[in-house]
Amino acid sequence: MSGDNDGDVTAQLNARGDVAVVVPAAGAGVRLGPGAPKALRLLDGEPLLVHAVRRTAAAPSVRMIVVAAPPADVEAVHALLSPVAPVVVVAGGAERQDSVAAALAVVPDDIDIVLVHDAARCLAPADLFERVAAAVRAGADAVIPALPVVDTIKEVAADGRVLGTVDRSVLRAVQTPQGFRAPVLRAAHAAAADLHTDDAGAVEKLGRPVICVPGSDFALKVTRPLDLALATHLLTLET
Ligand SMILES: Nc1ccn([C@@H]2O[C@H](COP(=O)(O)OP(=O)(O)OP(=O)(O)O)[C@@H](O)[C@H]2O)c(=O)n1
Ligand SMILES: C[C@](O)(CO)[C@H](O)COP(=O)(O)O
Repeated sequence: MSGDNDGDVTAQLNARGDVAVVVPAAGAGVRLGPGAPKALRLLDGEPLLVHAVRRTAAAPSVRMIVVAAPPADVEAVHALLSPVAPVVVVAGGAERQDSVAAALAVVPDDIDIVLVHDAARCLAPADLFERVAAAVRAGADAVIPALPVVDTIKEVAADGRVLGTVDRSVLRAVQTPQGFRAPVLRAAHAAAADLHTDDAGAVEKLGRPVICVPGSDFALKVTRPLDLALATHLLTLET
């Protein structure tokens, strides 16, 4: 772990904030193609992770940020982020949920609201963090930002045969930051027997309610090379 003081997890951003944000940033970025770990690839001359942490730190509710970095890069990531915001950096794991669990483990028990945010959604705006946190503060166990699905969605067999058309009015594309009452997120991770692709999925398996709030086009996940081009353009549209 690397914090403002090694072993000290109180690296505080805004003492009046009531939210800790966990930022998994330890992925390889295989779908982006060969190169550095995805969170360290450049967008407009700065690593995706720097963009993500800058916007996270701009949300007034955020008291603490914990980043899960590739294990070999913990010290380098701490040095990279220190000029941007006070952060604690831990070693991530083999899967995204392992990285989230490693970061969650250092969030102090007196912080009641935890948001989990992908470094890859590096342009998610501060007001999205506030919207998600406000919904948790208002009483929800788990809150996810979501957008309507714009394409027609087909269910397809392994051989390519179309089995049917799904009613897209009930579908949503889900983003991060996802917000949780801290004990609920901890219980969901403790109970998770299988891999989950998002943290809300683990909460759903506990049988606890998850609610949606409107997402943001700026919270797109940089996954494939085209997404980097889209993110570069989105930067020019930020207000
Ligand atoms: N073992 C892992 C895998 C992913 N992540 C993080 O989880 C977020 C969402 O994951 P994704 O976009 O799928 O990133 P990668 O796993 O790096 O992408 P790919 O599957 O293309 O390798 C990213 O910020 C990524 O760094 C992580 O912290 N630890
Ligand atoms: C957490 C997430 O970003 C929500 O959409 C998504 O599930 C991550 O999925 P990935 O397959 O790890 O990119």
